Amino acid sequence: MATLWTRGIQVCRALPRLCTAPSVQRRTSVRLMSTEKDNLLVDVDSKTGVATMQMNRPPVNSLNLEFLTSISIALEKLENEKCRGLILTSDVPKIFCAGLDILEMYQPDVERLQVFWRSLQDVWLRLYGSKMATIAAINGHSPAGGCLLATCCDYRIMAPNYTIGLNETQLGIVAPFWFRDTMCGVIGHRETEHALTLGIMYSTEEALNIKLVDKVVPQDKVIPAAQEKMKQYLKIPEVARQLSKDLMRRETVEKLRLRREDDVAAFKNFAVRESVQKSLGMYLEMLKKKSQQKK
Ligand SMILES: CC/C=C\C/C=C\C/C=C\C=C\CC(=O)SCCNC(=O)CCNC(=O)[C@H](O)C(C)(C)COP(=O)(O)OP(=O)(O)OC[C@H]1O[C@@H](n2cnc3c(N)ncnc32)[C@H](O)[C@@H]1OP(=O)(O)O
Repeated sequence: MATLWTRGIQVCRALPRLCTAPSVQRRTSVRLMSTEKDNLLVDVDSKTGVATMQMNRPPVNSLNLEFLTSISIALEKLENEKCRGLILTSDVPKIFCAGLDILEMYQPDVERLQVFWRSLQDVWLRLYGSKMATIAAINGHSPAGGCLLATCCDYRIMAPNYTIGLNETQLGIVAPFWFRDTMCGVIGHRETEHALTLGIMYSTEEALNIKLVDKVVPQDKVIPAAQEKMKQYLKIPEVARQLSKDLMRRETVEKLRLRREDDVAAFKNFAVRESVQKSLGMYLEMLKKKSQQKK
């Protein structure tokens, strides 16, 4: 094992300048540290060039601005370091990623809301458009933005008894076109339309049936299975693999690149609607009640 140590990524609250560039040192093992404790753990195997990125923002790895910024910076660094593969997984038991932090969208500061959305776009552009071979090792629930992260990857391996899907309509919000395009690329137009309009959360087994995930293995085998699959990707001549991926994804990537600011404006205008705020408030209330009932 070897490689990057990135320390001291500072995420400033002051907008719009969010981050200072993280410093990188070569070491024998890797840990990319984020601002809010160690919420992103990245190990790079120097022999294979494969990075394992573990999301670690308890309780549910929800994606707030700072966390998205950490992920985006880490992806940029891995790409710059010419890592060949990335395994994206979670260090939080039973949760891969709960999607966007709803608190970022509920009663928002409008300026921060827009920076938040741009940071999500950044993560998507970097992950979906990555030159690396990417595998999602889905070791927990994966709603909405969690499903987006997984579907950005080249291959998905999931443990049984969890759920995955784009459930936005259940919150009274709408998955934007690039979420749709990402899912369409995995399961096709008809199944995506069905999934999006109903906000379906699929069980692992259902997800396998519609090919939203490629493989199901027991919980403790998810990461080993991802490592094994990664070997297959790494055997392919690098340039041929990368260009083939680019051929499949470039138009979708360019579509967002060209429309970024329109997309930010659409998101902001949609999110601040009274009806949307009401729906988000009710959804948060429902989550809180459910969580309290467990305690
Ligand atoms: C016209 C169109 C133009 C533009 C586009 C417009 C709009 C697009 C907008 C947005 C797209 C958004 C995508 C998203 O990602 S929205 C987020 C959706 N996520 C969810 O619905 C997940 C909700 N959570 C769950 O289902 C569960 O928490 C779970 C299955 C992930 C885990 O269940 P557990 O039983 O293990 O844990 P809980 O007790 O439920 O939760 C613990 C704790 O965490 C809080 N929480 C959960 N999820 C979130 C979240 N996503 N954001 C913030 N907080 C979350 C939960 O309330 C509990 O908190 P407390 O313990 O009560 O404090």
